[in-house]
Amino acid sequence: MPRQFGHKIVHPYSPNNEVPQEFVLPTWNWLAQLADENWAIAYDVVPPELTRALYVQACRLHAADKLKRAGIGRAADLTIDTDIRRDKIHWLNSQDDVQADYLSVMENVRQTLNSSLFLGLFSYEAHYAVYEEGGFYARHYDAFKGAKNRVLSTVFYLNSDWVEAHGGELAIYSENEDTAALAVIPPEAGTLVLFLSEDVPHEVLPAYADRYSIAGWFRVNDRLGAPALQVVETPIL
Ligand SMILES: O=C(O)CCC(=O)C(=O)O
Ligand SMILES: [Fe+2]
Repeated sequence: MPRQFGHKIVHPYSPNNEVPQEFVLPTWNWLAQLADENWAIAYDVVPPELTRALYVQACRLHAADKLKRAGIGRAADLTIDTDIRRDKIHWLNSQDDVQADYLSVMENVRQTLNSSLFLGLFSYEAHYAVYEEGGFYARHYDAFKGAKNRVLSTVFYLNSDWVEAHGGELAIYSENEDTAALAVIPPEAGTLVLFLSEDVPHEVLPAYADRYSIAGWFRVNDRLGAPALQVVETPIL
């Protein structure tokens, strides 16, 4: 059955640009897509009960004003530029049970990626984000070329009630500046997007309702040592 705004999705693994209602994409497909295209969508990684618990927690944290205006760059270089980025964030911490569950799912993802694609991912950091009405994030890369710092980005969406009029899609681009988006992905609960931080330009289109997500980054230990993507013959599930 087509999704209500499935027509916007350009997705090479779903016929007629439809995204399956059931989580039918096996793990291998997103691993293969990631290896082939540097980005992938996965629908079956985070259990639905955990997705709901994360959504409830993100809403509560936001209601308690615990998400803070996000900046660009890190530490001393951090600048808040609301022309580029307009979201509020709260870093995840394993002291909290719900957040710890999400981090442990991502630990499984890290191990799967390392054993299947030999990415050598070492650590993971993630934050809740809310894009309030008018929130967006202009086209950007998550890491500078060659920095080998943030290697793989993940974005997991939490809103269970998202409709097309709410906007807020994630647009994925090729590195060629002139081409149209490769994919325009609605931020619906259960959707996990993964992409190489240095290689995939992306953008959050303006949101017209509170848009909740968890953005995260896998890093390698040795900044010089990140190997290129590689596929093994038999994927390890
Ligand atoms: O929320 C999204 O869809 C992407 C967020 C993003 O690009 C970022 O936080 O770097
Ligand atoms: Fe980003």
